[in-house]
Amino acid sequence: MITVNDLYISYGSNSFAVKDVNFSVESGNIVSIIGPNGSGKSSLIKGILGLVRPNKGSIQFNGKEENSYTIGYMPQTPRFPTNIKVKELISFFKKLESVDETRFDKLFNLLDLKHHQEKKIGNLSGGTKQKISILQCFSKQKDLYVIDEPTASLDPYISHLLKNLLIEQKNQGSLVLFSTHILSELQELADRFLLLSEGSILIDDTPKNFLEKNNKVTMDEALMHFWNEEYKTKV
Ligand SMILES: Nc1ncnc2c1ncn2[C@@H]1O[C@H](COP(=O)(O)OP(=O)(O)OP(=O)(O)O)[C@@H](O)[C@H]1O
Repeated sequence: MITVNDLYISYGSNSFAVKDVNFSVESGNIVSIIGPNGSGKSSLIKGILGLVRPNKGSIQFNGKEENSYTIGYMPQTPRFPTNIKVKELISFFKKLESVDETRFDKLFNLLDLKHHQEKKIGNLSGGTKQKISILQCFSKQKDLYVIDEPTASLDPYISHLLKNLLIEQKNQGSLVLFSTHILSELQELADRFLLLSEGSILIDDTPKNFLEKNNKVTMDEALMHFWNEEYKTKV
């Protein structure tokens, strides 16, 4: 279970990128973080990953602070060294952490990375770099997966593969957090979602409840209805 308690993150100005964020989620769930541009999704993710230090508040996983649980992270844009070959980067990953070899080989084949092995990372397409990021992230079971806009640069086949991986990890008891702007993806995958607005959680609900409350079939329609009818009239 992840517990985020009274979290505030600022980058030094007077305003907060994340403010008064509280939530807890049991493992074995997929949670989607959504919100307009600049609403604080990436900052919250960076806080959870320990990449930025909160000004206030705490993040615990099963009651323990960071560094006591394993995290698989897929950034929106992977930043790998550009001047080395794919096979060199992959062997570096293998040395860095003891990967599950069976799982690794299966993923390596599914991602069709064999014919890219001799290429330099700097010469790969964005989608192929994302495939390497998938291999790195999922070749060993982790407690928590944090995925920033997972399918943004992926073709439909790899996108489908990644979604299945997220469901597989959830079914094996891991917790999956992913940010997205694609609401159909949220509806397809998420057990719960957090809508951020100006750094705070505006909605914390299940897609099913939210659709019922707004009397809509798709999350796109429900969210537009919420913004137009419910929220904007109150501000
Ligand atoms: N490194 C930084 N230095 C200063 N301000 C930052 C930094 N990163 C983010 N911010 C500010 O924090 C706020 C939240 O930004 P953040 O990137 O977390 O939002 P987001 O919801 O992920 O946006 P997007 O959907 O556009 O990726 C914004 O006002 C942004 O300008």
